[in-house]
Parts: sequence; C-alpha cells; structure tokens
Amino acid sequence: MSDYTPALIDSWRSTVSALGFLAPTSTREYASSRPCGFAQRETNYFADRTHTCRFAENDVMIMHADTNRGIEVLLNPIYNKGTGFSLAEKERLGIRGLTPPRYFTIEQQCKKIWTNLTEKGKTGMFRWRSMQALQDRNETLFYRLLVDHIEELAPVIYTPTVGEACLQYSRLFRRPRGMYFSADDVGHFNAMMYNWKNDVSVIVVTDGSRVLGLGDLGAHGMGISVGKLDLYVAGAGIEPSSVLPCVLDVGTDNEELLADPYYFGLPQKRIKGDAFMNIVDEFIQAVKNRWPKALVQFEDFSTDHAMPILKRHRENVLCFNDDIQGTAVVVLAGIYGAMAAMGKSSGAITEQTFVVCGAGSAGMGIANFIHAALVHHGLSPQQAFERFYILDKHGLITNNRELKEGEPGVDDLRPFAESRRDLPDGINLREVIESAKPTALLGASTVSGLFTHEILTRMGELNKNPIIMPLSNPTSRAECTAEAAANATEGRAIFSAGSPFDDVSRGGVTMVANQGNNLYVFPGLGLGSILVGSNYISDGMLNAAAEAIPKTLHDGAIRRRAIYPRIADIRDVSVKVAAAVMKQAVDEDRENRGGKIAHMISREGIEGLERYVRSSMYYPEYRPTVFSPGSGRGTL
Ligand SMILES: NC(=O)C1=CN([C@@H]2O[C@H](COP(=O)(O)OP(=O)(O)OC[C@H]3O[C@@H](n4cnc5c(N)ncnc54)[C@H](OP(=O)(O)O)[C@@H]3O)[C@@H](O)[C@H]2O)C=CC1
Ligand SMILES: CC(=O)C(=O)O
Ligand SMILES: [Mg+2]
Repeated sequence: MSDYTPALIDSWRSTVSALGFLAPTSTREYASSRPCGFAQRETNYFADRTHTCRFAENDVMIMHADTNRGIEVLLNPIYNKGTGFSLAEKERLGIRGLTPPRYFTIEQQCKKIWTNLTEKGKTGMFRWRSMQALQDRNETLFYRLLVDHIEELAPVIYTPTVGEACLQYSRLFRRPRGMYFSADDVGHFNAMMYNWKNDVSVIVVTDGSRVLGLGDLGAHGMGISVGKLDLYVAGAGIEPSSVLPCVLDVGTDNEELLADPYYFGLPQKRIKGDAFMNIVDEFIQAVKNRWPKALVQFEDFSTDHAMPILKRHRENVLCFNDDIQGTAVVVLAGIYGAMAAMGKSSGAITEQTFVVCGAGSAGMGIANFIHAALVHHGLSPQQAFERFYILDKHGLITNNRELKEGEPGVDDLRPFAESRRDLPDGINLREVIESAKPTALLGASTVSGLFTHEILTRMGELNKNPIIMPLSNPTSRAECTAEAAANATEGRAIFSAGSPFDDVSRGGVTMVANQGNNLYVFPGLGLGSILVGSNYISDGMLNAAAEAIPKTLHDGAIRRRAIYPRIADIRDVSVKVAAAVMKQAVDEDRENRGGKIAHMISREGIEGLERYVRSSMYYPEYRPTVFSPGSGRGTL
C-alpha cells in the first residue's frame, strides 16, 4: 500500500494550485483515483527553479503541451474520459459544455458498455469492433473493461475472435495503431522509430507469415501484435503508453490477399532468404538504437524463420519467441498441473510418454523444453528423447527420415528422430498411439479434427486420465473440441486447448476445459525481464516461469483437474511469474538494476519481490488530468 495520505496529497494539490497548474478541487477526486492496493511510483513531474512538487505517477494524468485544452482532450484516447470528467476538470481543461452535464464513474461507464456488449445475439466480431472503437476513443476505459472482464474478453481481443479479425483486417482498419515497417522502408527504419513519440518497453513484432493456424496473412498480422500487447497491459500491468505493436511487411504469398484491391499491405510476394534476414536485422538494430532496454517478442513468424531469427538475436537484444518459448513454458506448466491433478509430484513427469503432432515452432519448442525438464528430473538425455513421438504431415518422424543438413529446424529435430528407431517412418497417428501407448497427446498441427473419436477413445482406454492438449488456434484449427475429448473418455481426460472451450459434464463427471495458451506466460515473463533489467531471457528464467504457474493453483482447482489458474486471475499469475523470473535472473547474475532486486530479495524475500512487482503494475483508473508545459508523454 502507498504511504500517500489524503492530507499529503492535499498539500501537494495546494502547492500545485498555487503554481497555477491545477484548479483546486476536492481531495475525493484524488482519493477515488487511487489504484486499489498498489503502491505508487514516485516521479518528479513538476519542477522549476524554485519549486519542486513530487507526485505519485498514478495520482495524476499529465496532459502535455502537444494536446491543447478543449476539444482535443476529448479526441485524444489517452486523455478522453467521455462522460467521466468532473466539473472541476472540465473547467480546467476547457471542455465545459462539450460533454453532457452528468458525471459517470468509470465503474458506471464499464457497466453500461458491458451491458451493450453482452446483449443477446451480439457476435464475437461485434464485440471485437466495439472494443476497437472503445480503444480508439478512451484507452483507460478500454483497459479497465478488459481487466474487469478479462475472462470474457480475452476470447474477443485474442484467440479465437482476433483470428477472424485478422482475416479481414484491411477492411476493419479505422485508426492507426502500432507501426508498419515495410520492405519499401528499408534503410529508413532507424529514422522511422523516432516517429513513435513515447518511450517503449515492450514490442511485439510479426511478419504475419503464420498468424495463429490461419497461415500467411501478411500485414494483417498487426491484429495479433495489438492483441498480444493488450494482454500485456491487462494481464501484467505494462503501461499502455509503453507498448508498440509492429508488423514487418515483406509481402505475402497469400493469393487471396494479393488479389484483394483493399489489402493494405505491400501487394507483392514475400521477400525471403538473406534479404528477409537483413530486414529483421535492420528492425532490431533500429529498436536497439531507440530503446536499448526494450523487450522484443517475436510472434507468428513461420517456422522456417522463427528459430533462425531467435538464434540470431537472442543474445543481441532482450527478446523471446512466443510461439517457441512461450508455448513451451505454458505446456510444461500444464503437464506439471496435470501431475498434480493426478495426485502425483512434478517428478512424475519422467513417467510420461508424449506424442506431439506438429514439428513446427510450437511442437518443437514444446518437445525441446519438456525434454530438458525430463533430464532435470533425472532421465538421461537419451532416455528423455525416447519419451517423444513426433509427427508432421507425413506421419511419425524417425531415424529413417531424410533430414536435410542446414534446413531450418533440423538440428532440433534430429536427436528426436534418431532416437526413434523402433518404428517405421511415416506411420500415422493411430498406429503411433497403438505402439507408443502415450500418456499425453499434444497437438500443434493446425489440423482441425486430427484427434478423432477413435484416437481419443484409445487414449481413454490406455489411461485413467489421458492428457489431451489440442493446442492449435483459433478454435477452427483445434485438433479436437472439449466435447469430443469428454465424450470419448467419459470426462476423464485432463484437457487443455489453445482456444477457450466450456467445461463439459458427462455422467456426473465434469471435465475442465483448461486453456493451454501462452497468454499465461508472456505478460509475466515480459514484466519480470524488464523489471530485473536482464538483457537476456535464459532457459532458466523460462523454466522458473513454468514452475511458478502451477503453484498458483488452489487445492480445490487441482481436485477438479484444473491444470491452469483461471484467466480471471491473470494479474496474480503474472505477479508470480514475473517474480520467479526475476529471482532466477538474480541467481544467474543477470540483474542489471545495481543489485536493487538482489537486495530486495535478501531483505524481504520472494513476498517482498512480489509486492514490488505488483506495485509496478499499471491499473486503469481515471486520474485527475493536469496540463504540463513539457513535451512527450511521461517526461518533463
Ligand atoms: N496454444 C498456444 O499457446 C499456441 C498455439 N499455437 C498453435 O500451434 C499451431 C502450430 O503453430 P506452428 O508450429 O508455428 O505452425 P507450423 O505450421 O510451423 O507447424 C505445423 C506443424 O504441423 C504439421 N502437420 C501438418 N499436418 C499434420 C498432420 N496431419 N499430423 C501431424 N502434423 C501435421 C506440419 O507438418 P509439415 O511441416 O510437414 O507441414 C508442421 O510440422 C498453430 O495453430 C498455432 O496457432 C502456437 C503457439 C502457441
Ligand atoms: C497463441 C499463439 O501464440 C498462437 O496461436 O500463435
Ligand atoms: Mg503466436
């Protein structure tokens, strides 16, 4: 909790009023603007030669000289509160009479919008459009609604609805959000970065080459970068002004988009090979020049580029690939959760056998990461490789598969393939299940219905609680539905899908439809990496994130066979993930905050660290807006 008492705030207020910055209003305005339970970051906002007023950053909204008083305030989504301006504020900002007379609190505004959004018959796309429009006119209210209803709205701003939006993104385009770096801009990336005014701490960048399981959507990939960053803000309290969604538009091989007269990306075939890698390099260099400490999340790059880009830049800039690493972390966390649901310890992971359908970024990221966990829990590397059966569209991958030297992904795949000497190459999933008798069936294939009733039934015969994870997104690409898994296993499955499904009851047994999605990981991982000031995200830090997630499960949830916490609890999860990541970074000597975090841990333990993480999170609340003669947001 903060130590800023109403009396202290009042005294600041009088000083600032005396300086002419702020019209005096009641202290209640301040009191109601307190982010509940979160301590404040103190920032020196008002300074001149003779006076210094210290303000808690969350106490006031600083309106900078680049936005004029008057109607501009209402047209700027950062400052606009719609009907949420108090009379004093209207007076101060020169907008008296420009909004209806009645004042509504942010809670009242949220309630009204929520009622509209949830009216019967409203489609996912209606909700997505409404949320976009809200974000374009009132950012604080948008994030508040998202935080308050994250469980219901994550499927709107994220999978599955965002997939539908990405398919038609050019036609849905209304107002710019994020930045587009196209092949036509090569040589200018560095200068372009300065067109973005704010300081940036998190960037999500995609080239739109594999958007969810929907394939190449070119510049429409922007929808994914935007959606992921909305979750950074809502899920981990990253400041909205410090996130930057980006697209690298190097063309598209999607013929439908190329033929679409309204497609807003470059209407040309994709640039590939070295020329493509050079574009990525230029982008990363430009980011580093402008914001050296920013975190870059690589998102939805096709598998041929995803791993090479990560390997090339992992030590060059603070970054991770969400599809490879974020997914691996959430799946390992889910496997630990499944062990708990079966009444076993984490070490029981060594007794599991995994069939992984899909040898792309997601599938191989998962296999590699679980392999490392098996070794960590006592298996030899060879024993651990033998626990995997990996399939691609040609079936089981074995030592007889011709893997071409130098092809992307081959180095990762080879040890798994070479360890699979017992079965013929290319046998199908049904034959693999019969021979492998797996305990866990994981899907990252993008093939809807790949887990047929026959396959799921066999998994149910082989296991009391088969682990079934159709991870492909969006829902239309899921390898099976929750209903199919519950039907085939009498509800005994431990189920987890990439996109949300409802729980299913069968014969008095309820099968929890967990959502195994990297959304449990990237917000907290990003927040922790930034707060600890690391310039590298190590495997140890990823592992710490994976181990932290199941620890957030309560006994009741475990008994119900929930393997992830509720999405409604995402902020609490992010606190735990971030703190675990930071602690690991400190242990690995990766802290870059002058020993502050190490000292905090030794003084206050992990609980103190968690309090610090929580106190660093942005919470969307209306703050009294004051006008500052400085320029640029967040600085004076
Ligand atoms: N739940 C989550 O958090 C996440 C989910 N995902 C989802 O995972 C999916 C895959 O992503 P990604 O790995 O990047 O995509 P890729 O397209 O690179 O990988 C798909 C893989 O599936 C293989 N495949 C195709 N058909 C079959 C089949 N019939 N049986 C078995 N394997 C098959 C492909 O084989 P081939 O190479 O021979 O074509 C390829 O190896 C996407 O839908 C994505 O949305 C991704 C990240 C996170
Ligand atoms: C969730 C995610 O990152 C994907 O489906 O690509
Ligand atoms: Mg992705």
